[in-house]
Amino acid sequence: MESIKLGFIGGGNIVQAFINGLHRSNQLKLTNTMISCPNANEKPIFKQYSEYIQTTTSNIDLCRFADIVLFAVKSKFIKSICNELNEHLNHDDKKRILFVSVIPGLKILTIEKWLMIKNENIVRIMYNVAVATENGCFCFAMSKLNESMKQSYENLKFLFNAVGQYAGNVTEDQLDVVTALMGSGPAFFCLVCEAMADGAVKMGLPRDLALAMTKQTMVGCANLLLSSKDKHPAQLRDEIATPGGTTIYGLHALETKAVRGAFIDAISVAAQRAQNMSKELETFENDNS
Ligand SMILES: NC(=O)C1=CN([C@@H]2O[C@H](COP(=O)(O)OP(=O)(O)OC[C@H]3O[C@@H](n4cnc5c(N)ncnc54)[C@H](OP(=O)(O)O)[C@@H]3O)[C@@H](O)[C@H]2O)C=CC1
Ligand SMILES: O=C(O)[C@@H]1CCC=N1
Repeated sequence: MESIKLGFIGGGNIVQAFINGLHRSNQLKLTNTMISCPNANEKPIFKQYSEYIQTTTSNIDLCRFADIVLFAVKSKFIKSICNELNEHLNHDDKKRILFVSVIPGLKILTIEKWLMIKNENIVRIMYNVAVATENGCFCFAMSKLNESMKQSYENLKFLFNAVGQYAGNVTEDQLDVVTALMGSGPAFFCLVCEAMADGAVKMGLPRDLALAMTKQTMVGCANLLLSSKDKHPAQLRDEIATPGGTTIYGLHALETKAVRGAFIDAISVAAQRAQNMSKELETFENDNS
């Protein structure tokens, strides 16, 4: 099998998570990967996998090399990157590439306009940092792809399947919600993890023990919920809360602080932020401002 020519514009957290996951799942070797970003040549992780990964500071060289190009930069940089690509690449250069974006709020229509290409060469993806340990989750939003893009799309899906669960394809509007829930989600769980461990520390448990147990409890609970797909979380919660016992006291404390309301708000404001980012990008005129 020919290696998959994969390119990343941006080499930060979300790209590194994917690279680590691919390596862990033994699939990095199926790729011939190139990463482009200002400090690409200095990053130890890419040196570590230099057998499969080349680095460059030229987004143009990367596009000349790769069949799949994934945009993973902060949204404020993407317009100037598209301008740069337009300056140096002709229509045929761009036509052979499957452009993929993980940038929240960056609509297919906006990429089409900025890159002067058709939507049949563009896929939006959302995934999360848990791909680093092969426990990620991913989904796509896209229009009908050009026939010539199908192999690249299958290759992309194959690689992501190695590091996460495919959650299906969604509309671009739904992708804003997905970004909040699954893209940002690990950060919300981290906050819960930290706060629960702090509670245990407050009650006298050593911090390392408190954190280790909180993490393992999160994993254990997630596995239980995943192992019985039909089980609603409320059912498991009820099984844990013995009448008059410790859990119901804790749950009551959470209800008095409106924690459920706070989480509902967190997901909705994060999704609204993604929607607003779309509007900002659509009217974005100043490069890198
Ligand atoms: N972090 C996450 O969990 C998730 C992030 N995302 C999205 O992915 C994108 C990247 O996020 P993340 O990896 O966390 O961000 P980071 O800040 O960690 O990485 C951004 C990368 O962009 C590079 N960069 C900046 N300017 C350019 C340029 N002109 N050309 C090429 N590369 C450039 C930076 O280079 P250098 O390192 O050299 O400075 C850096 O490697 C964002 O849009 C984010 O919203 C989506 C889902 C989850
Ligand atoms: O915070 C952000 O905007 C990105 C998208 C999802 C996770 N991180």
